[in-house]
Amino acid sequence: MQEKILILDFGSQYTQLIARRVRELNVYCEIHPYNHYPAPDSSVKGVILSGSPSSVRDANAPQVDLSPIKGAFPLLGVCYGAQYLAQNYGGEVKPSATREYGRAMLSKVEAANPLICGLSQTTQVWMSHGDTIARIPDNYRIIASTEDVPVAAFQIDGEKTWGIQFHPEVYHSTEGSQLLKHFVVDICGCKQDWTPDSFIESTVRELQDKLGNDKVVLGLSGGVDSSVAAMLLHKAIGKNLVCIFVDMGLLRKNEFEDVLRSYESMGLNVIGVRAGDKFLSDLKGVTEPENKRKIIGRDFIEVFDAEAQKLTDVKWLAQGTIYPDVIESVSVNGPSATIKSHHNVGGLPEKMHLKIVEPLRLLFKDEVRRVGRQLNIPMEILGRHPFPGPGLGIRILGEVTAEKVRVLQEADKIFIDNLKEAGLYDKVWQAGVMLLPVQSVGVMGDERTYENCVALRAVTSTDGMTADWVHLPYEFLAKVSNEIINRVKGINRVVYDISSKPPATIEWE
Ligand SMILES: Nc1ncnc2c1ncn2[C@@H]1O[C@H](COP(=O)(O)OP(=O)(O)OP(=O)(O)O)[C@@H](O)[C@H]1O
Ligand SMILES: O=c1[nH]c(=O)c2[nH+]cn([C@@H]3O[C@H](COP(=O)(O)O)[C@@H](O)[C@H]3O)c2[nH]1
Ligand SMILES: NC(=O)CC[C@H](N)C(=O)O
Ligand SMILES: [Mg+2]
Repeated sequence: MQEKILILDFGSQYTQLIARRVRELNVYCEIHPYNHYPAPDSSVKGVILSGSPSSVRDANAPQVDLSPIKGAFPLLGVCYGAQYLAQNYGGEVKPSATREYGRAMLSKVEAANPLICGLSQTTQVWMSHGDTIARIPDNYRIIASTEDVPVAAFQIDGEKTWGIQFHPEVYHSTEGSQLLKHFVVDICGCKQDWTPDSFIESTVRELQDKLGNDKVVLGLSGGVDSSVAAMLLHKAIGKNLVCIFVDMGLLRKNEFEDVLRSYESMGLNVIGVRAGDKFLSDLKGVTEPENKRKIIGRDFIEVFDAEAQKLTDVKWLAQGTIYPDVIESVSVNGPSATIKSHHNVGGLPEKMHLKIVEPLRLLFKDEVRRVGRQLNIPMEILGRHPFPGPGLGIRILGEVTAEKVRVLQEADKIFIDNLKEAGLYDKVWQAGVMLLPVQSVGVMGDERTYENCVALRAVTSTDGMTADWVHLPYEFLAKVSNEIINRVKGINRVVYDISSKPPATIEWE
């Protein structure tokens, strides 16, 4: 049985970060909403309570029944979790005189305590709270303090239960990972055996048990998730995996051929379907971004389904769902507002009457990449920038035509090739070119031109939720602009997008 740490989520923006820090220690963990957690069995080695935007003093503050956990399993409360452990067992939480956000220096009071023994005597931690623990119950001991927060860390006497007011999971808590290691390894006794190799081995075994001799169909996009899912399935069931890669006519220049070739060299059984004409004709005259997305999504499902119908005896549809998608769908905060209909090419399950298999549903993106490396997937696939499902269709503002696709593909290729040549591609999280529905006057060879404008976009990000524009060198931008204007017929002006997300988004539609 896979040993694990349970993380009970009270809605903190940092809950996923706690999980990632624990996983980085090669310890498996799962996030569950505080009000629906599974009864802990012997595979559970310890429990972490997350922070929360709520205050324990609110009448409707999240309440959790800790009776199956507290005293029976090692327990660590972070921020709200710590305040909850103080408030509900005889202590008192009050609003802080000054709200505390950011850096603070933690000093050890009980230096030998197993939670903090390896940390420096004073160490930088990150705070984010408006409440403070004013009084702890009689059987609690303070083990560390900051200047403003006397109860920065405590332990309950005779119990493996701790609370900490700061956030060990964030980067700015310099010895935060060390503290988490003390908890999950020294205190909970986790063996640190959750590695890409062990994941591959156990997943391949599970897939073989589950699928037997059944046939599985999977959509390959050229992206990281579907490629890694395909290689895992390929390792498990070989030729019983059939992959379909659809060319919607909206991919980057030469991408369909290049990616298909990589897949074939990886030994995958791939069917490439060219369906660009259908997409372009259905997009004719359509300018509204959400309509464009809906049409592309609908056409994708039709094309994929028609191709899959040609295969006989398929029982399963494989998907590259990853852990953040799973957490999002069970989150205590509920689904968030729709800014854009993402994953619009992911609507296959409703349409196809197949059982679903999702070999990556427990992994974070960086873990998917590590597994991919271990499976020898080429870096040209693993290191590829994210690319939106609707492709260049949402980078051509307004109506999509074959000619605009061609123009954008040329400009995009120049930008991406230059990023690679300058050694900037891997430093940028995502880059692309937007073709604007704007014409402007120019002069070329003494003649007046009246042509299109493109915007270059390059951002840094970790998950696409927030992003900042990249400070690309002026010389680099000059070279790209020059090449695009000189070589791509139909473009006479290049601008660089210097908007962060929020308030802008990464794609323009
Ligand atoms: N052109 C395509 N041909 C076949 N399948 C596709 C194509 N584009 C997307 N898919 C399928 O739809 C799924 C969802 O696509 P989407 O791009 O929204 O997800 P993703 O999280 O970016 O995954 P990936 O990294 O695999 O692209 C993909 O994982 C893949 O299975
Ligand atoms: O699979 C996808 N299907 C989509 O419909 C889609 N729209 C945007 N994106 C990608 O998501 C990230 C955030 O994009 P935005 O800031 O534009 O919302 C960026 O990485 C975008 O490229 C998509 N990915
Ligand atoms: N980060 C947190 O868990 C904050 C807890 C609580 N909302 C406070 O402000 O103190
Ligand atoms: Mg994708």
